[in-house]
Amino acid sequence: MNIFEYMNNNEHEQLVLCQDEKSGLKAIIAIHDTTLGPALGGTRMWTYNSEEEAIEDALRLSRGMTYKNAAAGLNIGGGKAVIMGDPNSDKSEEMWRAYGRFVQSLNGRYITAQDVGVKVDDIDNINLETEHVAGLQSKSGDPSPATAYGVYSGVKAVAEQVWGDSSLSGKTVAVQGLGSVGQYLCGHLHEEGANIIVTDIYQETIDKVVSQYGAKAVEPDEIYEQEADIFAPCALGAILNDETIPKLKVKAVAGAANNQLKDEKVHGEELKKRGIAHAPDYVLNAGGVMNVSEEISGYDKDKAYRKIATIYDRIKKCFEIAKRDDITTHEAANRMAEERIEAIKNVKTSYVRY
Ligand SMILES: NC(=O)C1=CN([C@@H]2O[C@H](COP(=O)(O)OP(=O)(O)OC[C@H]3O[C@@H](n4cnc5c(N)ncnc54)[C@H](O)[C@@H]3O)[C@@H](O)[C@H]2O)C=CC1
Ligand SMILES: O=C(O)CCC(=O)C(=O)O
Repeated sequence: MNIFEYMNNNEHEQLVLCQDEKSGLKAIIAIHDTTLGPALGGTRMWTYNSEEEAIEDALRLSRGMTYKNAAAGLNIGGGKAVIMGDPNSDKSEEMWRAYGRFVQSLNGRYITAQDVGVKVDDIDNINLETEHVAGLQSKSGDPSPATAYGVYSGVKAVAEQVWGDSSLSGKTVAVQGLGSVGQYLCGHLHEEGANIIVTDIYQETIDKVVSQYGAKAVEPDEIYEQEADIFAPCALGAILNDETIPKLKVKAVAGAANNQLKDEKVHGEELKKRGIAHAPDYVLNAGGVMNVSEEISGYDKDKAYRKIATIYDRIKKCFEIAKRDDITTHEAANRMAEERIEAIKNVKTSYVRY
């Protein structure tokens, strides 16, 4: 991989390699774009097969955060970090503190938070060394309830788009993945009177949701072909692909999972061709980052949730742009993010800094 060429082609600003021999820390911080403000995005801890794979993941994820934050209307840019290691065995207080010092050295250009493999306790340890970290136990904590609330708001916008009524009462929603977000989402759907079909790879989790919400359980590979109104992917990426799309009987796809389209262009077009409304994932799942970013100015939960509720209008805007320009909703989301960054970039200031 030619790193500078990759960064140039994808318009990245900065890549920072951090290592601390004693604690075993090997971290990569990628800052994609700070036009809208300091770069914010979680840290992922993962057993990467190579340094190259880790660098590429950090660069790819940081660019995704620029789009997510811009489309969410936040005044923050896009960044992400990865730590090479096993989250089950390689964590220690000294590793998090060494990492926190590297984050601090960027002086606020990058604000970190949670991602895969990183828990609230780890965030609190990072906070021992830097103020540029969000998602603290004492403030916004676990982002999943906020993400689920945003997804729920967006699913209602999709219902309005498809059926002319945002009510989910009597609608059938097939939820794939009953992790942190999936379970909270089922709670909202149940409360509104939706029928829920669920799947997961863990029987214990399925049993819990079936008994709590009267959901119907199906095998993981059966979820695509359910006679439902909405399919809500809340587990893995790339699940909208050549094999799964032909099986879908739903009118809409709207769920929390990141990078749902295996190929953004090909599979976005395929859904459009079949008349299946797709809520762009990074617009729908921005509730977590909307919540956590509130910590930058203190933390006010009500204010954060009012912001998260705007996901309803943001999803509607994606459908409007898609219709206006005859493009997929995913392309519409990208356009919405790019247009905002470009517009803000061009705002002139009359303040002259000495
Ligand atoms: N937690 C958050 O605040 C945010 C999460 N997301 C995305 O939402 C999705 C869900 O996130 P979480 O609930 O936090 O993750 P999680 O790891 O808690 O839950 C994922 C669930 O999917 C299940 N699963 C895995 N493979 C499966 C399969 N083949 N079929 C059915 N179920 C399967 C797992 O057993 C697990 O219960 C992920 O794609 C994540 O990247 C996006 C933004 C924020
Ligand atoms: O939700 C968070 O805690 C961090 C935001 C983030 O990295 C994401 O939305 O992928």
